[in-house]
Amino acid sequence: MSQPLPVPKPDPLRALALLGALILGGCAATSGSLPAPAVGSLEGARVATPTDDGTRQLLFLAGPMEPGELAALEAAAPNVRCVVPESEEEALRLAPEAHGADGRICSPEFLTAAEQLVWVQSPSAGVAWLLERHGIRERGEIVLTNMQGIHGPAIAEHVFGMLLTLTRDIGYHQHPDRRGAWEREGSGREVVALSGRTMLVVGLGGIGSEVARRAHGFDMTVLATRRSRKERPAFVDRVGTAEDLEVMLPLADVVVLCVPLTEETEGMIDARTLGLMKPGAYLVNIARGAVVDTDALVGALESGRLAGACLDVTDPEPLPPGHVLWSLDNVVITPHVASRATLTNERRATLLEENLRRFGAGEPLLNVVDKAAGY
Ligand SMILES: NC(=O)c1ccc[n+]([C@@H]2O[C@H](COP(=O)([O-])OP(=O)(O)OC[C@H]3O[C@@H](n4cnc5c(N)ncnc54)[C@H](O)[C@@H]3O)[C@@H](O)[C@H]2O)c1
Ligand SMILES: O=C(O)[C@H](O)CO
Repeated sequence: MSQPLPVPKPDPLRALALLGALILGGCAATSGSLPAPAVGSLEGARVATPTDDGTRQLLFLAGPMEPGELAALEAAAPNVRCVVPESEEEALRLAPEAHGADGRICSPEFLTAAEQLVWVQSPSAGVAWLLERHGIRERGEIVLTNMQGIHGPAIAEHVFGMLLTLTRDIGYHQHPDRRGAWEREGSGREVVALSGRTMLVVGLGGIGSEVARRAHGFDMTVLATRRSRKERPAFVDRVGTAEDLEVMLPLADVVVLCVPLTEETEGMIDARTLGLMKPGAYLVNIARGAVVDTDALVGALESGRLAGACLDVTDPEPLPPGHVLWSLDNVVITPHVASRATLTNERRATLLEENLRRFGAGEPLLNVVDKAAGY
């Protein structure tokens, strides 16, 4: 089973406001005024409930949570009994009766025994780890939903936090060796103003849009790619598809990777695509480590071809002590924590409650994963 996520503590009023944003912002207009941040997407929404009258008693096996949170879940869907299994054995025992389950419970053994299972809610946005598990991709009756978009605001702030650490030389001045030294020379690296520069957001989804919105606020020119053609948001100057990556890479001073890890994106940034980037550009990866070829990245950082990299995710992960990336002073690393925030927990809890309500009522679920596309 994967590691547990932080337990959310929902505030009912705030949850209501977030849910309002969901309905208003989930399919928000993408041009004109800037849309409010959304929680949950109606794109590809699909019913998972084995009955459409909302009366049948269903069983959902939830991930770790506080008793109060469990009660809130059950209140959202009176016809759904929610149980937090205390062990893998208990999960296996309940598997034949389960209609829905948190992805953390879905071991291959559980999935084999869970013959009535029609809904798996991933606790994460990335679902590569779940799609690989026995049966989820192949079993057409199982609707897989994820936490797509939930982490957007926190991660977007984290992207700029990491980036400014390098571009403003803040990391250098904060180093413990320099505490107490009024040393204005700094690292000697160029100190950069983002204003007027160009950012390329690769993967203009839930997270990428929040990054792009903030880049626009920094007076940057914003380019973006995404997998499908859709209307261009007002805060993006130019949006293309995956095929446009190579045309856009040479134009960007900062490239931010916000794509899911799929067959198409694994190794997307390698020696060749790094070679297309502007000399002196910055690379930010908050997506998944395997989207980038680590050896090629190290080469580009050591040679000075890239000015720096900001990595919340790495390949391998965890990044072992002594790995060369730790030794490069033009690299900022955080250990896969970019999404941490009370707000993220609230948004996660809101999405889960809303999906549980929809499950019980026989309504289409939010954030349905396209299993063929892998996200
Ligand atoms: N660092 C973290 O803690 C953290 C937290 C959450 C999510 N993530 C990662 O970020 C990913 C994105 O999350 P999200 O919530 O924004 O998901 P999302 O589904 O809202 O967005 C994904 C975007 O990527 C685009 N995309 C897919 N394939 C592409 C390709 N080949 N080229 C260009 N664009 C492509 C899609 O069109 C979509 O716009 C997750 O899959 C996960 O791997 C990391
Ligand atoms: O994908 C996500 O939600 C985060 O990276 C946590 O796994």
